[in-house]
Amino acid sequence: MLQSVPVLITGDHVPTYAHPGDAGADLVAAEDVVLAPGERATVGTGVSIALPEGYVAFVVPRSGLAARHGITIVNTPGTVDAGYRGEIRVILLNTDRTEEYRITAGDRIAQIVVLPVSRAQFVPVATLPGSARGEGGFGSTGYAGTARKDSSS
Ligand SMILES: O=c1ccn([C@H]2C[C@H](O)[C@@H](COP(=O)(O)OP(=O)(O)OP(=O)(O)O)O2)c(=O)[nH]1
Repeated sequence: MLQSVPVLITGDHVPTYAHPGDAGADLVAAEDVVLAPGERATVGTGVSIALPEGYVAFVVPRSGLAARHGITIVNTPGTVDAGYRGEIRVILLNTDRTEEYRITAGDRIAQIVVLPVSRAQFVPVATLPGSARGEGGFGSTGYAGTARKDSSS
């Protein structure tokens, strides 16, 4: 059973979930924009929200735009704080090397995912407790069928 969270919103284009069970609701552009190859632009959505305290909204790319046109979001996931009351804007990047991408107001350009978030209480200590992973990261487990090329170990 999906939990429903009330999110107050102003603006003309209320984000919509395309299917039951979708995690992201589509955000649309409030303006026309042309992105040349390699160009980025901060595109307004015309909407502002008030999340309940204890929630965050992430602005994330649409995979169809990414796969078909190379359109992504520079700062993905863009973080919308519960206290933010300004317009939600999307920092789009056209990664295609040759094709420009035209956005018309009303086009679906991104999706917004609303999630509960905890507030960390950072506790300074001299030494961290051990763990199975330890300090391994950045490919420390290697890749199937390939030897590690990292000379640091
Ligand atoms: O893709 C995004 C990311 C952020 N925001 C809005 C909501 C967020 O609450 C606010 C600030 O974002 P963030 O904290 O990422 O920006 P900052 O660069 O740290 O600026 P600030 O000093 O204003 O926090 O901008 C968007 O509209 N779209």
